[in-house]
Amino acid sequence: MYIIQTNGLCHQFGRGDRVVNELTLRVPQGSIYGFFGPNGAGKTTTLKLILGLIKKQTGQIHIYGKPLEQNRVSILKQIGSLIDSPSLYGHLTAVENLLVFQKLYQCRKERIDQVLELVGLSRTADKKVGRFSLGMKQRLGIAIALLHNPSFLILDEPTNGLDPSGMLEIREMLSRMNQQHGISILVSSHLLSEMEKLVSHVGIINKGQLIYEGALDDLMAKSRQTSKVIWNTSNAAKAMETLSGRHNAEKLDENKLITPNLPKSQIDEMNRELLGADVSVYSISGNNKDLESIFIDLIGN
Ligand SMILES: Nc1ncnc2c1ncn2[C@@H]1O[C@H](COP(=O)(O)OP(=O)(O)OP(=O)(O)O)[C@@H](O)[C@H]1O
Repeated sequence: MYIIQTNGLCHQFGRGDRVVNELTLRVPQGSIYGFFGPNGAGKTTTLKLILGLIKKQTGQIHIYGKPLEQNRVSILKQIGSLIDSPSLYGHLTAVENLLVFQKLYQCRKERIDQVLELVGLSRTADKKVGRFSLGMKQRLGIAIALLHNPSFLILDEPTNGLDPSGMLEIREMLSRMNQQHGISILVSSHLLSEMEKLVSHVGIINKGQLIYEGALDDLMAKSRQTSKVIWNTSNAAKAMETLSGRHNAEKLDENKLITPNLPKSQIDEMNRELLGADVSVYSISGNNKDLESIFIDLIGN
């Protein structure tokens, strides 16, 4: 079951080029879906289209199986969102800020304590927001987005500008919401090393086009298939002679060989052969790529 399905979604501002171009997204229910792309790739425009904040030009958007255009009000009741920085009143406390939005959204007052707990701000509920750190403001913005008890959260670059501990707090909070409260999350970012630790699914967009979508584990597994193993030995020439063309080994320099990512049994066999031929093996290391390197390979620069 997908929460969001778009088909052939396109958008252009004025007479400019398409900034969203034939975009077909599938966001699975229960997932934390990382929507990644370089600056200007079209992430914010896509999220605004999904939320109906800018008018759709071409293509279809289905949310919870229903077309957005005909069901906008009922669909948006199930979605919480934070696009851009949250609009907060600095002279009011966190609770007072939440009271403003609670009245506006006409939701239950008890939700205020619940959302403060959810974002980890219960202890600073009575502090003036003007004295909050950027990370705390961001969390309060997410608390406001959660007031009406949505089952799906859309966040645009929620860790932008945060220091490493602020990023960790947001990451842990989102993970808790997903795991313990069953909230699905669509989160855009260009901080891939941070997001790699959080997301279950990824969509990678470049110049308005989707260039990869799927489970993070599948993407990492695909990448491992093309990864290599580096052998640091006492004598690469002798090692090559011993292997006599097997295991697709290639000499890198005086000491190092490189092979494809072999099964463990073959690594063990090759290691024993080398030791048997009096070639010492000092280290065997993989060059598995992280999400950031895979992303750079995919977008091509
Ligand atoms: N209101 C607008 N009018 C004209 N062009 C716009 C408007 N909003 C965005 N753009 C352009 O559309 C393109 C995509 O912008 P968008 O903000 O969707 O990208 P993004 O992937 O979110 O980038 P970033 O990570 O920098 O926020 C950019 O070239 C941007 O300059």
